Amino acid sequence: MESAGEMTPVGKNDTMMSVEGDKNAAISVRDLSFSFNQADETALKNLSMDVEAGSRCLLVGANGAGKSTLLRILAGKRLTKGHVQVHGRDVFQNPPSGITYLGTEWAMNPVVRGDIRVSEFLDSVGGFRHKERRNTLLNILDVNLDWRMHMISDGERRRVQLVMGLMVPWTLLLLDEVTVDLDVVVRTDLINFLIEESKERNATILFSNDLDRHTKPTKHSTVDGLFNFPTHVLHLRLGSNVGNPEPWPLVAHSPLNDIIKQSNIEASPLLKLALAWLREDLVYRREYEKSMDKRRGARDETTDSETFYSRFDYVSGVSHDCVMLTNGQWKGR
Ligand SMILES: Nc1ncnc2c1ncn2[C@@H]1O[C@H](COP(=O)(O)OP(=O)(O)OP(=O)(O)O)[C@@H](O)[C@H]1O
Repeated sequence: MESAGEMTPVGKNDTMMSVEGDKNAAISVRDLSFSFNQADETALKNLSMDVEAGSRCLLVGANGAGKSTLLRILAGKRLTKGHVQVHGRDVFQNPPSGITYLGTEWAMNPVVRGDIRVSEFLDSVGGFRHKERRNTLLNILDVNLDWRMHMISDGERRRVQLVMGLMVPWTLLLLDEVTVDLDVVVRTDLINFLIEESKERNATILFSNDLDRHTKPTKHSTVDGLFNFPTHVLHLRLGSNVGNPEPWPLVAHSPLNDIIKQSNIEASPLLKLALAWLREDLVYRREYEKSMDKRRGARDETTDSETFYSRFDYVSGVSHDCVMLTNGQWKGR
């Protein structure tokens, strides 16, 4: 394994990527670095990747690897410099339409916990324009239009969020751990819907799953529950990607097959690979922190005063131009 003390971008594979980015890729990122503020350790470091249109790419990385930060930057929710393109367009300067981001912070917003009926809530974000898709999703996610948003459980609120976010057709879907609290039946049906959607419309999905809550290798754990969902897996470590997205299932000559063969746990190949990567990352991170004498900052979205530029309405998922405080309050447009 590469020494953490060397401080090189982790496993970045420049030889396989053009410097200017792949214009035909759904997502093309080059040398992306991002810090929450100057005093902080960088959350993303020289990250470069191309994601093919129509792929469903699973981000695998330990806590703090940068998965959420990357997904938010791709959604234009965090302003940063660098080459970040979706369908050949800069996500900050010339943002393309059709990007949908769904993250866990949505459920914290007081607006989506207000006394409002689900039918009215969905109509307020354009549900009436997409009735057929909305009804399909209501059925898959088992959401009742008469529920009131202040009287439902967290899991039910998550399902309403998914109906809201998915009913408008997307070309790039960015999912940050939003399927983890769904029960197994709903998650399976949703995954099948997403597979069909991505195939029919050549739409791309980049998603992060909370592997860490499901490290026990049982057939019910989240990664196993993904069945054949990913077409690619991408390993993130300490804010950098380890190579480009790897086709999944692995091709016969992939060296990653050896990692899976060496695993002696009872689990699916995908979970075996994810666990091996995460264990390797743990060792790497310890070495890295020792070499850097890194002070760990508390991660607290609600107390830091940093502002970020967002084109994305917290509540509706619809693009807007606005500046938002990280405590969730609008500052202005
Ligand atoms: N609001 C913040 N202020 C300062 N640093 C932050 C903030 N949010 C995240 N970070 C730091 O950025 C890095 C990447 O965080 P990120 O949330 O993207 O990781 P992640 O892979 O999504 O982790 P997890 O699996 O725990 O959700 C971490 O080192 C984290 O401590």
